[in-house]
Amino acid sequence: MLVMNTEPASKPALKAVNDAPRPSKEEAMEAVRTLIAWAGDNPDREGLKDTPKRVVQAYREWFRGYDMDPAEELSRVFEDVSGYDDMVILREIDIESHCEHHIAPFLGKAYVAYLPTEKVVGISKLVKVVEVFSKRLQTQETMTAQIADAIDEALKPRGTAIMVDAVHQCMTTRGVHHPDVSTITTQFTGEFKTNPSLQDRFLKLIGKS
Ligand SMILES: Nc1nc2c(ncn2[C@@H]2O[C@H](COP(=O)(O)OP(=O)(O)OP(=O)(O)O)[C@@H](O)[C@H]2O)c(=O)[nH]1
Ligand SMILES: [Zn+2]
Repeated sequence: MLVMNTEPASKPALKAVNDAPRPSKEEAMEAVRTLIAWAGDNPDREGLKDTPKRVVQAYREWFRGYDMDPAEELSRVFEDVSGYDDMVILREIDIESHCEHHIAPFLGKAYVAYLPTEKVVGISKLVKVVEVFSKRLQTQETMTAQIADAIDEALKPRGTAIMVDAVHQCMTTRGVHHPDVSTITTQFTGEFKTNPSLQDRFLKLIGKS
């Protein structure tokens, strides 16, 4: 039977990404009106009247990671795993993120593995950690490293392996216009970093070798 730490660690302080106060919703909607005018349209016409309201609401969804704390998501652990010490892998976690260079979506899959020591975490919490960082503005490289860091920090595993495979709309719908290019990033820590055969097993188990 799994024994669960019923008392999650007290809520850690959110690491502020930006200390400046947020603009008001009205200011954000005004900025959207400016962008509509910049695109060449009339923000006052009927079809666009409610668009600023919808866009600022969509921003709350797309960037909800700023209001989430990865340490909190990973704070509840299970300590009795009957000696299980092999890798735990989550495959094909959907990524819907935005690049910090163009605020354009990048879409793909994340693969997350760690080698537990004496504690494991609820598997849905690993999906949450991916969500925290994907729902912020960053590069794919930063996001990949941040996911690994958060797991290392919270679980102190023997190692972590992350792969992200994503298509960037800033490359498909504009710029170089290459719809079939996907970008793969990996981050290995601990035993995954020092042991290439563990990397190989990870890649094989996620179907990428
Ligand atoms: N390394 C990295 N680059 C990214 C990511 N998302 C977008 N980019 C790139 O960021 C770069 C920004 O380049 P800039 O020359 O400053 O901007 P740009 O003129 O809009 O570039 P183009 O996209 O080439 O038109 C581009 O090469 C993008 O492909 C990411 O997650 N990681
Ligand atoms: Zn981009």
